[in-house]
Amino acid sequence: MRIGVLTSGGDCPGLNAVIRSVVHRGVVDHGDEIIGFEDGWKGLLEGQYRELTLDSVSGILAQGGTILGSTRVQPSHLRDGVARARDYCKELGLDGIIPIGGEGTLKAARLLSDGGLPIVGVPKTIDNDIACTDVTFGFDTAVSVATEALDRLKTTAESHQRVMVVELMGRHTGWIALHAGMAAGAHAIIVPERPFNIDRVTEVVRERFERGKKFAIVVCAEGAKPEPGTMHWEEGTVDIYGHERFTGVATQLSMELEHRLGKEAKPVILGHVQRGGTPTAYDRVLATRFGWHAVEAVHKGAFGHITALQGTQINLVPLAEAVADLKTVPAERYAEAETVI
Ligand SMILES: Nc1ncnc2c1ncn2[C@@H]1O[C@H](COP(=O)(O)OP(=O)(O)OP(=O)(O)O)[C@@H](O)[C@H]1O
Ligand SMILES: O=P(O)(O)OC[C@H]1O[C@](O)(CO)[C@@H](O)[C@@H]1O
Ligand SMILES: [Mg+2]
Repeated sequence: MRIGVLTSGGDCPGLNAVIRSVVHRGVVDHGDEIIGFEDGWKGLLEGQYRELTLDSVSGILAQGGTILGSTRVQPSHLRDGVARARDYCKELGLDGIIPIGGEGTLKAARLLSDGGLPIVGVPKTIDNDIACTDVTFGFDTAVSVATEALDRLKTTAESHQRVMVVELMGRHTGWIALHAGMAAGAHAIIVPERPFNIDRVTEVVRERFERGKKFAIVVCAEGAKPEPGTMHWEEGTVDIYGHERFTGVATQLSMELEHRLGKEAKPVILGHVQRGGTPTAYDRVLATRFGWHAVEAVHKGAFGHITALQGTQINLVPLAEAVADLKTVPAERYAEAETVI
């Protein structure tokens, strides 16, 4: 068979492990030819691809980023390109296409699948917000990086008796903030799913200093917002891909806390460092398993599905189900964290 693979959306540790696994399973076990489209959907729409051999994926298992590159494409451009992509896929003699991406990529994958392309998706994202899979690869790495950063910030915060307001990634959901905040013993965790009450955050920090503690760590996901009308808040605009441009929750929150508490409060925005570098062992294994199962799905003709971790099994879930809802932090998971903060 001839199979195309591409990576789309924000990059994430483990993408190269999937690509390597697809090539190994395809070439070694099935005698397939694998091609890699460059820069996500753009490569498929504009005909940029290269053959992927065992040599070309040698040594990439532990490499962060993606050897294929990734770009965002305006959804309207993609919608207009379905027929062209289908013709191109036929011209290339492709029996399957494996897009690796987040919820946006999987929506695009559904569109192309409904348009007749042979698609098997692989979910990726450090945000861990794809509903049908217990976890996405990249998340474990991002949480490890964020936890280490929080551990380090604690020591310098204590030396200077400061409040550190640490902004972690998480556009719609607060999984990274929740897990890293729990792992590092943060004193407040703020997630997009629950608009925060500035009075309550102030009280938590004030009470901690009154108990004689010398510092406080407030963790917030980048998409978190205050309860409407409770504090001055700059709203962001929307970029050409439909993503909100954030105005900096850590900056706004730290200014407000400093003003209310009379204590130094510093914003720390961890940003893309959470997405860079080598994947953890957990993410390498999950990514490798997803790649293996995606190739099997193509061979079975199970198009219009994605690979998903459910318990310890990798199952196939229909694309329609995969993009129906985002996996948000449920109240009971937040309650578990609240007890220890
Ligand atoms: N609703 C949609 N319909 C069609 N195509 C879409 C849609 N949403 C996104 N896409 C396409 O998928 C690409 C990737 O989407 P997006 O930028 O949201 O990243 P993602 O795959 O969700 O990954 P992440 O959000 O984790 O970075 C977009 O650039 C666009 O081409
Ligand atoms: O790399 P970009 O385009 O700034 O995207 C950042 C977004 O991508 C993610 O890292 C993954 O979805 C989000 O956490 C973050 O909001
Ligand atoms: Mg997205």
